[in-house]
Formats: sequence, C-alpha cells, structure tokens
Amino acid sequence: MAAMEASGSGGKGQGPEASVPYFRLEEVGKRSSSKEIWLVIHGRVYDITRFLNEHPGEEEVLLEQAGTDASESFEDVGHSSDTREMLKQYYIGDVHPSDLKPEGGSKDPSKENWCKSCWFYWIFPIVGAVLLGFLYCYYTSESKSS
Ligand code: HEM
Repeated sequence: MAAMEASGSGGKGQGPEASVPYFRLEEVGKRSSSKEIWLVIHGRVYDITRFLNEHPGEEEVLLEQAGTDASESFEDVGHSSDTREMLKQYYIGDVHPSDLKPEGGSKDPSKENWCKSCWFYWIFPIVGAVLLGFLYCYYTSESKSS
C-alpha cells in the first residue's frame, strides 16, 4: 500500500476510536472494482467488498460510488441508524488529513458565502445608475421648462 500512512497500530476492523491507518484519496480511488471496493463516508474509509452483493440498494449504486467520497449519496438515500451502526464493521481507517475537505461541500466555504451574496455587489451599482439617470432626466427637463 504505497499511499497508506499508518497513524498507529494499523489494525483493521476496529472502531474509529482506536488508532487507525490513514489512506490517501488516491489510494481509495484504486479500490473501485467489484473485486475490491472502498468508499469514503464523512472522512472515514470503508472496505465494503464483502457487502457488495448484499446491499439492499443494489450493487450498481455502490460500484458507481466506488473509490470516491460517497458521503452525499449515502445521506441522500436517508440510510437508517441501523445501517450507520452497520458501517462500523467495514471501517478500515481515516482519510489522510491533507485530503480532507470541509464537510458540507467541496467548495471553499468563504467562496460559497461570497457567491450567495454576490448579487449584493452588482445590484447596488445598477440601481444607483438607474436612479442617477432619472435624476439627470428630471433636472434637465426642469431646467428646460423654466
Ligand atoms: C458502505 C456503505 C453502505 C452501506 C453499508 C449501505 C447499506 C444499506 C442498507 C442496510 C440499506 C437498507 C436499509 C436502509 O435503507 O438503511 C440500504 C439501502 C439503500 N442504499 Fe445503501 N448502503 C451503503 C451505501 C450506499 C450508497 C453510497 C448508495 C448510493 C446511492 C446507497 C444506496 C441505497 C439505496 C438506493 C437504498 C434503498 C433501497 C430500497 O429502499 O429499495 N447505499 N443501504
């Protein structure tokens, strides 16, 4: 496992609280066939190879997500709390801290906030220009009539 960095004992199948290995996303990405399938859910790496045929949501959906961060798809489906418990048995380690993105989106949150309020930056100059236009028309017509 070239891209794997051990953060502790490296024991597989233990809970997240135990010392666990870190995996680079590149490494996870390589495990994306029906022979071996790993997924990332909320920064944790799961080897779900043996679960593939048993998945009630069909194996195709897991194969589509193979080797990637499947957090969003996993949440979209609304998996039960029992399923979340079940995840623990497939847990093999954590995503390496350098590969972790902020939860809730791949974008830089500061950019997202900027985008949400970017209308704010161009609407005022436009409204201001229109108002100035009206004022200009108003005063020029006033001065012509007097
Ligand atoms: C390691 C990851 C996963 C495990 C252990 C798992 C497990 C399960 C289990 C036990 C169920 C039935 C009970 C429930 O809804 O909670 C289920 C349903 C389902 N799963 Fe997953 N799942 C995983 C990942 C995914 C992913 C990434 C998708 C992607 C879309 C997915 C799609 C579905 C769908 C569509 C159903 C509903 C099936 C139905 O109601 O007919 N699952 N999964």
